[in-house]
Amino acid sequence: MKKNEHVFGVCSGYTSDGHGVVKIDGFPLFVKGMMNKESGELVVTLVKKSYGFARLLKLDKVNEERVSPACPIAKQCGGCQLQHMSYKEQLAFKKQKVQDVIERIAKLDVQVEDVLGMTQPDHYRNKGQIPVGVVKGQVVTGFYRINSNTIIDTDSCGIQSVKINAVLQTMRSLFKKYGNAGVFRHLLIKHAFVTGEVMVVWIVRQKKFAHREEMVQELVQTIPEIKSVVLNLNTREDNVILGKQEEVLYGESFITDEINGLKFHISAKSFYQVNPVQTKVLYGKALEFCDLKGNETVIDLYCGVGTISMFLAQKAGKVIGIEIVEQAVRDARENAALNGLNNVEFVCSDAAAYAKKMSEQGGRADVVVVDPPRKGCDQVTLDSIVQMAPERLVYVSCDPATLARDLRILEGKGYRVEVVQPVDMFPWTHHVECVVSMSWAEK
Ligand SMILES: C[S@@+](CC[C@H](N)C(=O)[O-])C[C@H]1O[C@@H](n2cnc3c(N)ncnc32)[C@H](O)[C@@H]1O
Repeated sequence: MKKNEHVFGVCSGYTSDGHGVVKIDGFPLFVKGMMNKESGELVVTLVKKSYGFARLLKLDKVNEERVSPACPIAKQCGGCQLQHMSYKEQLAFKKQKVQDVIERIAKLDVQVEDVLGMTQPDHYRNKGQIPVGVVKGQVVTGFYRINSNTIIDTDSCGIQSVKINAVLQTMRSLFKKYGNAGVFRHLLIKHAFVTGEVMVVWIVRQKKFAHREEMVQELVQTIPEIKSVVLNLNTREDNVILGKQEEVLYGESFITDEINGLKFHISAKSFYQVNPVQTKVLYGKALEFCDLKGNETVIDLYCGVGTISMFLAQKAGKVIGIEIVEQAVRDARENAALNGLNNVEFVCSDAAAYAKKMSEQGGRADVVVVDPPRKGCDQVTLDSIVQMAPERLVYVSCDPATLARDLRILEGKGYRVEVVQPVDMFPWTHHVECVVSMSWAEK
């Protein structure tokens, strides 16, 4: 097979990022935007040793779950990869994606549960991270073109909350009025769905600039739900969005949100789940899998601002949350006080270092919950958990591949995987969250 060759093929499944897979004489071609069971004409764009890429030219047979993308920039933007799929097909794809890694990487004979999806999968994000630029004298805000640093100019997004879009539109008109968009790198906008509070973080190249105070006043007058405007100075050369220095320009340094009656302070740098509707579903499953009776000691590794810890503290004897970001730990402690919970404590530490120390000191826990970043848990963390041998282990993950890798290790060391439950936290994208219940099977 050669580049630019035209071929006719039938799609037989999906890659983990939602591309169609077409096999030509057994050689897999990955085709963006092609759906399972569709057939059509393709042009080969890249040939590697064991796989290649092709572009869809013309569809001959169309999957009945194909839909027209609702977003006008769906093709250019790297954000949503599944805009051409019905929501039903997205959920089927995600279940299969998880099942594939459970069989191929974890090597487990476990039937993955149906994905818990949303009833209304639009405008679900409570956080917008929007680059700002000036091109030929014109303000541009929006999202990066796929695999590039070029901003596709837009003033709204179908997956972020309507309120976040309103803040973005107001900021654009202020940039146009005051002509100072060049100072800005990004806008970070957080929206607490239950309380309605909004935080706007201006990520800027310099602290002082013309019309700074007028802009703050006009912004908060236009959108009274804004309870916090924070200036974040970022002079770095790389792609890291937030700098170290912060200054509160209006209100507090945090906003408050609620999950199931529990209150949470969220500051600019703290991790907070981006889909609040599905967070309740996810945490509800984690709680169910912990199977708490009321007097257990629970360790919540990678606890962020302590959301899962506090969910569990309502039903456990004691919960210890471990988190590496100092600000998140401060928020978590405040959050525990805010909710009047005195059976939860937070430690600022690397999860591996804490788990290792605890296991070496003969520490015990009845239940351990882990919710690591995409790279999953490292070997030290897994070994230390096994050493402590909690009866129940609940693994929350936003990356099925690293989850499967870790499940294989844990199964090999005495844990039995009981349920793999995917939850759709990220409709229209290829991402899927999972919560897995495990029990200690042997010593
Ligand atoms: C996926 S988030 C989960 C947070 C929380 N469980 C929640 O649902 O909001 C992962 C968290 O792990 C933290 N983290 C990353 N690396 C860590 C490490 N080595 N040790 C402890 N925490 C870490 C991050 O700061 C982040 O808050």
